[in-house]
Amino acid sequence: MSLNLNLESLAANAVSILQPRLLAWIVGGYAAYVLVYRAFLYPRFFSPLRNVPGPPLGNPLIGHYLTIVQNESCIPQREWAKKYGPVVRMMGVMGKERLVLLAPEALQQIMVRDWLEYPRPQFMRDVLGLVAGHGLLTVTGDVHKQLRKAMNPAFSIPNLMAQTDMYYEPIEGLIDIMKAKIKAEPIPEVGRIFPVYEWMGNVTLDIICDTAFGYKTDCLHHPENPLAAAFHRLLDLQSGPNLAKLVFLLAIPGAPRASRSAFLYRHRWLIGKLPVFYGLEALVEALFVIRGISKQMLKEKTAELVGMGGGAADVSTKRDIMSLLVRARRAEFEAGRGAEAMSDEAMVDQVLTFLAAGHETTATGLSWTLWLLANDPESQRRLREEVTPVYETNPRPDYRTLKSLTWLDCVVNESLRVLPPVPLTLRCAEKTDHVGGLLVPKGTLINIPIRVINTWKEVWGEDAEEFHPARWLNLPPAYNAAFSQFSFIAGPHGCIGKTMAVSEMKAVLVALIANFEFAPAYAGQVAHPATAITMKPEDNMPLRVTRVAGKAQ
Ligand code: HEM
Repeated sequence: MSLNLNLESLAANAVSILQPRLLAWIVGGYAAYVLVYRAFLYPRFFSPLRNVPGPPLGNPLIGHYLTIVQNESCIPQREWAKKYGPVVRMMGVMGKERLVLLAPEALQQIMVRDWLEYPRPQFMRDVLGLVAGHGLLTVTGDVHKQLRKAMNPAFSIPNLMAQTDMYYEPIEGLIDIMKAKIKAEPIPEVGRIFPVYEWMGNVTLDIICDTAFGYKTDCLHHPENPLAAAFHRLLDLQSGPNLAKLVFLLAIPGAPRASRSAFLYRHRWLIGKLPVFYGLEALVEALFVIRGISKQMLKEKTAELVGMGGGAADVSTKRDIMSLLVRARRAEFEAGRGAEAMSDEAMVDQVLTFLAAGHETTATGLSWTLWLLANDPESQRRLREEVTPVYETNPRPDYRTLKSLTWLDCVVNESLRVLPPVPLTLRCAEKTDHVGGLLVPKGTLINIPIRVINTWKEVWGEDAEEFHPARWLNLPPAYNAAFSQFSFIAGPHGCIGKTMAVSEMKAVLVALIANFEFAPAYAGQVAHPATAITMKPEDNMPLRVTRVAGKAQ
């Protein structure tokens, strides 16, 4: 008995001495594996991608991370593609390999044919889920197919045609405000400098809220409106370093869920106390406000539809995003599948997705178009010549009229090509696969550099990076309709709002160009595209705006 006890206590003592050592060995061994093998040896000597051309591998710990976040979006990838061709290997942190792909065949395989095997990587879904809700942008597979099917009617051509007229109330508000501000200047003839991105953000937010959710925000007249103010704060936080911080924080188990909790909102001051989290307190606050307003929109719409504010026929014919969501949920309940119906929280996520994806991208696209026109007076003059007679006949041109304006189409296509609002996206190989004859190991991150694809000299020629709307009148022989201008990508995850965005941009441009002339705010002004999810102008894009010559001041 006593021998047994001694043996047991001996064993217990041995384990308690060994355990910390064992743990230290395991942790040390794993760290050595990550640092020595994964970060250093594997990419240099063992990876099947080791012979893919690309820039020198750089620091094994951070790879090309600093080059990417410290430069303008996609510029390093563009330089590499010029030097090494349409397939480039670059390094992420800790030896994580990334492939940069431009060739149409590779894009077809990844984004269209085998899209289910190349989903958005988890960290990207976590970040998008946080800032734009867990909706179409984050789901994949069958859930994605189902949701997309439910949402498609909102973006059908007949629905968009019926919707176009709704763009004009905010647009007319914008024109009146700009006219009044110019008139109030000491010398109205020299115009006024407008932070163009801010105004484009207000008008597109008003448009999406009204068309998608039947909710009047009037951010144009009330920029202090809580929704507009929260979006401004959120967008101000968009930057490469902040994005990297978010990716890092959301990798902590449980963090994606915690980031949406009311508890975190109530204790956000705690985040503010830690310098490493700088900026995230404001993010949590802005997201909480946006979620709250989305909830309110949902509540009002449900009450309107269920309480028959509109009447049965109205309920079944309404095709705005919110009505479709409410109706899809009701159909699940009526079919006895209440358990599968979207929860309130999931519905709010969908609202958030369309709010975020549907307004800031379009605002960024409009701002860059005005910037490019401000720097190309001849294209601007030609556009004015085309749109003025249309605008003077009817200041609310319909969908077909907008579509029929040739030069306007060239300008919008060219602007979205040269300065795409979403400059880059990512995919992750879910299985080991061959892409263009290359063995791509499972887990490889694939970098789809939209801005580089759009300005690839092999397709667009030597002046590919320049703004020349006329090229759309005579497309180059290598042009591929699906893959040469990739601003909305292609395949099942392609932008659902593409036609709406283009039509909306055109409606805003017709009114702006018919009324105002745009020029750089000062000599030597250069563009400042942000390195973030969207390529918004970092400086709010100041431009000098004057009334069109001959119009009343
Ligand atoms: C100029 C404006 C726009 C641009 C450049 C743009 C671009 C894009 C791109 C590149 C994607 C793919 C992202 C990825 O897979 O990584 C995307 C997806 C998406 N966009 Fe847009 N977008 C614009 C406007 C809009 C508008 C107006 C809406 C809605 C009202 C919208 C809603 C969406 C949604 C819901 C998705 C996810 C689609 C899916 O995965 O099924 N976008 N957009």
